[in-house]
Amino acid sequence: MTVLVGILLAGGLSRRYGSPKAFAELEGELFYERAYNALAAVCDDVVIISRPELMERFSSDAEVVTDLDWIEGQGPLAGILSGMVAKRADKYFVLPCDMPYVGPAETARLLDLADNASDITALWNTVGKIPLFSIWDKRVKEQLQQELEAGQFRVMKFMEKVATEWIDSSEIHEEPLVFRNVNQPDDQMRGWQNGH
Ligand SMILES: Nc1nc2c(ncn2[C@@H]2O[C@H](COP(=O)(O)OP(=O)(O)OP(=O)(O)O)[C@@H](O)[C@H]2O)c(=O)[nH]1
Repeated sequence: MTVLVGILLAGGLSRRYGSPKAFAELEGELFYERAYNALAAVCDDVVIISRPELMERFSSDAEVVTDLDWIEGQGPLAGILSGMVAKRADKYFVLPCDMPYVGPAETARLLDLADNASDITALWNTVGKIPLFSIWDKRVKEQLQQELEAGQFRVMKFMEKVATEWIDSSEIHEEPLVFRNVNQPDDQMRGWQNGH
């Protein structure tokens, strides 16, 4: 049986947003709760990777860890490796806390579409690539560690080095804005609302 663990990235500084995005709200739920539910619907287990000063703010029911010391706060790749070290799995479903429009239907669909043979499966659409809504095979862990040890923290650069499958987001949801990430408060309000 393939063990799938969800890695919920919530360790950024949210400088553009102005307050920790994990605890921003949409439809009466915190962003991190929405991401957690989207992952929990399809994963055997979920771990939140955050910052020391935020740990207390998450539900005590959730498992929360910090980045590994030597890469603390070094960006999403640091969070992904920290999640892989915290939890043994065959595959990891990565989701950032700032994509609050993604729900269980979208995570389930990506899991269905992923080809299983690739190192990473992620999305793209006309707006651009969406690297952090993605499924990572455990086999990339060693290479990821080496890259971080060498000071290479760029997500896209890493994804270009391994076998990454890019799936058109319209195969998951026809509305590209479902996959937007919220970087500043305005992003939440702009454009598509339509019941969301
Ligand atoms: N665990 C962990 N997660 C991170 C780290 N940096 C960013 N993230 C997460 O990765 C996702 C994308 O982060 P960004 O929006 O690029 O960065 P941010 O720090 O949250 O926001 P800015 O300060 O405005 O750039 C979010 O879910 C962040 O919480 C990190 O160093 N460690």
